[in-house]
Amino acid sequence: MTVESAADDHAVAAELAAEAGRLLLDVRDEVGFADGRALKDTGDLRAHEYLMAALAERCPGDAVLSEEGRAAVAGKRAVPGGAGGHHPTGQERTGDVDRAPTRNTADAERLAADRVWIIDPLDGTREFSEEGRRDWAVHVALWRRDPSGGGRLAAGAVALPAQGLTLRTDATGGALLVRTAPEGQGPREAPLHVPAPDAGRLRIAVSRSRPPEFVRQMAEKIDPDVELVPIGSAGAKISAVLLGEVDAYVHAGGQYEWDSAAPAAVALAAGAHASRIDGSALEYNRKDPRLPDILVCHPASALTLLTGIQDVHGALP
Ligand SMILES: Nc1ncnc2c1ncn2[C@@H]1O[C@H](COP(=O)(O)O)[C@@H](OP(=O)(O)O)[C@H]1O
Ligand SMILES: [Mg+2]
Repeated sequence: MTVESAADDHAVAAELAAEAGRLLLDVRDEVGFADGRALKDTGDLRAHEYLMAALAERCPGDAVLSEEGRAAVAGKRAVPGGAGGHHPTGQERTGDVDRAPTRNTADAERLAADRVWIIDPLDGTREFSEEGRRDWAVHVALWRRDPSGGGRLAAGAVALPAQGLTLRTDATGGALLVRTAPEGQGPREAPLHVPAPDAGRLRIAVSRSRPPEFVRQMAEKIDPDVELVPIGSAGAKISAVLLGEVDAYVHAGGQYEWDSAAPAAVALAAGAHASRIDGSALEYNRKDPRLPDILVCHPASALTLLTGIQDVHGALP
């Protein structure tokens, strides 16, 4: 792998995430918010199909693991009257939601591959379907095998289309914040470094719908003045840490590799701490894509948070 082609991987991740984000903004305009299920399904499928086709064209031969390309999802949508076919209001749907999604690379091939794109075409699907919400994202990450046989996240981009932002890795090993520019101007880029927490109250981002039980107990133990900030989408929460809008993101109880791969790649490149809640490394391209918990924060906060999590989480049944 040359330096040039490595640089291309970062650019491909960023371009594809941003373009899928533009398509999703169009889907919101086109489908509207009256039927949330139709909007979610159309968004999931439109972004997935775009990314699968773009990766096949730009990176032929690479394996892909997408939330929407799992056999379970693809199979369900392929069945008339399944999750993709059912329509609660009985109205006509936009055509593409009843089409079966393009399937992921078969597991055996993916597990033997040197390069695997791990993508979440629409993270924060629920928030995407709620008018005015900006906390949803497109995740595009590349996992590469090391010469040692192990592997690591090599590139990643998180598009926040409703915020006009893309957070991405770059070829120097760092991260960039890209702002959508006004019509006729190029996008504006700046280096992205996770900001150090200030002395004020600690702000911890949590899921809007599934905040882990123990986080409040943990937070109160380490700082009685803590603020839990509910935000949708793992990508939007990790971006909020990198943009200094919150100090940490803690999640447990369930998630998959595609929910965290791209935002973790950007977070690590931006100098953040990103690990499992027991402090061990996040590992990707495993046979079982479940990756149920994560902590992202400034490195200066990591020991306090990991110890706090250990104190309360270790004691839970
Ligand atoms: N307990 C759980 N089990 C499975 N997935 C979970 C989960 N908690 C969160 N997630 C997934 O993590 C992403 C962020 O969740 P949240 O917004 O609640 O923080 C969502 O991805 P999708 O929107 O791609 O489905 C959601 O489905
Ligand atoms: Mg997701």
